[in-house]
Amino acid sequence: MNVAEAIRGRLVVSCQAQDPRSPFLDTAHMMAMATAAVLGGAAGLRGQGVAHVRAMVTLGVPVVGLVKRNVPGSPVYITPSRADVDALTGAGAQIVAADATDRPRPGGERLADLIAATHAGGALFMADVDSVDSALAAVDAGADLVGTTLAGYTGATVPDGPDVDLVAAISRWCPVPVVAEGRYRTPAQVAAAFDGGAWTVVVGTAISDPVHTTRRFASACPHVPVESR
Ligand SMILES: CC(=O)N[C@H](C=O)[C@@H](O)[C@H](O)[C@H](O)COP(=O)(O)O
Repeated sequence: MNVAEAIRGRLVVSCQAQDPRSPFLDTAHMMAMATAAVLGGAAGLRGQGVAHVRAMVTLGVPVVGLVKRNVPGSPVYITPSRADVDALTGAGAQIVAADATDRPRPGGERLADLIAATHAGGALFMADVDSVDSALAAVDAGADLVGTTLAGYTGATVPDGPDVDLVAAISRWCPVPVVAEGRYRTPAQVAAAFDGGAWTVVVGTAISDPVHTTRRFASACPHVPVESR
């Protein structure tokens, strides 16, 4: 079965340590999380960083790899360069995810360059987009999958819920699999994304980030710890 087919109609769990103090930055600890996700029914994983991706591919499900890296002077932080793409395909990522918004990439590299490097490394390219326009541009540039990963993260404020309408709109116009990703917190939201035409749904922090989950509950208490605000 090809990689895209293996995740069709199924859940992908993004296992990333978002807090710089998280114990899950440690690869062995993140592997426990990823293993639990696969046991629970994840048909694929999304992992951040070359070491985590290299470990996750041993679990036998497709891995969407990315590198988060801040480059001074650029808003693009998800797999910003070809060198990051090469490192991810070298680590065995079957799918490479990168920012495919219309924001300028550091070093002037073009989206098409990253896609070509991904294909040269034997992987599929997932375009992390924020709009129908950026999705269409990514498909024109050769993207194999389009994800709503960055919807809500390129404007002034971040909405509470997922952008299911964008999933439906991209599904209507784009001839490639559409990945619903970003702020999916409940099974009902996941089902709504599939109803809207999603090929797969990626759930991250709601499943795999105990720091984030604890903060959500702690912030509902009368005495909110400073770290949870
Ligand atoms: C915007 C951005 O940088 N998104 C990142 C992309 O890899 C991750 O921080 C998210 O956790 C991931 O997209 C899954 O989303 P959620 O954790 O909301 O289920």
